Amino acid sequence: MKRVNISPEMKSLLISARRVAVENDATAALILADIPFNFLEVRKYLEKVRLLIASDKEDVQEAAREDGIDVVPLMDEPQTRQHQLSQALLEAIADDLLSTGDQVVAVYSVFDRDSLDSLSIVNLEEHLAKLTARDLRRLETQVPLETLRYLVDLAVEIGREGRESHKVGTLFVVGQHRKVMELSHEAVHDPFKGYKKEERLVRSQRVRESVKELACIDGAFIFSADGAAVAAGRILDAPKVNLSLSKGLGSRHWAAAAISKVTSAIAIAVSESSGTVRLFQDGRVVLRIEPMDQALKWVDIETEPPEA
Ligand SMILES: Nc1ncnc2c1ncn2[C@@H]1O[C@H](COP(=O)(O)OP(=O)(O)OP(=O)(O)O)[C@@H](O)[C@H]1O
Repeated sequence: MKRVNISPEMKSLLISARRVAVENDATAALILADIPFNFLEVRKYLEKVRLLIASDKEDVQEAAREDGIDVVPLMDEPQTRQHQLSQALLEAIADDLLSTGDQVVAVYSVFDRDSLDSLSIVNLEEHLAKLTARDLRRLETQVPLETLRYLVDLAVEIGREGRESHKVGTLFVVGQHRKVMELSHEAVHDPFKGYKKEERLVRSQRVRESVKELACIDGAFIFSADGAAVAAGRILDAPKVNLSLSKGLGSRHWAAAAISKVTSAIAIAVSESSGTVRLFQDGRVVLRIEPMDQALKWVDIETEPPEA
């Protein structure tokens, strides 16, 4: 396959990337590439620093694989370079190429897709916490951020800790609860039945403890957008049409995708096998959180880097 040679400017950027990586104990240099560069030459300038290539272009992925370099395939083209970088980092963690505590040097282009012109050093732990807060804010149009935060934190805790050292998976569906109730049926007797709304709010520690206790029962929890548990143990019957999910995801995740497709609800699935939490909106995974050692820090972002 034909390769694009490294310009003198790119060479000096890559040599700088190596120095930044070494001085900051970075685990790897991740390059976002839009075209098939001469990756062997890239690796030469990075010397011993591990190289990862992230791209949504098949020819670029193929070129990197041919050169024996780890590839992070990206799904579709997000609007900004920053989103693409975030996606690449999350995918790399999910594929066990990076861990949540790593520092990574990212090399990408902001001004010219045929080149590499920018360098960032990213602390993944801080970045992931910020990313989560920011991404949840994007979903806020359907469900208030406060409700999402409680439920996502709870889901992450369930995925990480399980119950009495047993792995636990579960499913939360939040928003448009009347329609969600109509599109589901009872699997087990509803444990929330008969309680007043004030006693079912997820912002109450007692309710969160109950949800954790009940997480191992079959079926989904349904929450209203304002954060009240409406029911638990519901089997979702939404039709699984026009959906495409990653291989390996089973019936819980298909049910989550389906309900988020036919309603404006957001579904939050915790995988029993991996502890991974996935948020579904409009039939698609919009956020994935891998089980982390540290609790999420809900930091607010004041500034945004320039858009590509
Ligand atoms: N339609 C549904 N509505 C609600 N819950 C469901 C539905 N389908 C499956 N589940 C729940 O998901 C559980 C696990 O199913 P399955 O193993 O096929 O899911 P999965 O997507 O592979 O998830 P995991 O990664 O947790 O194994 C079931 O025991 C059930 O509680």
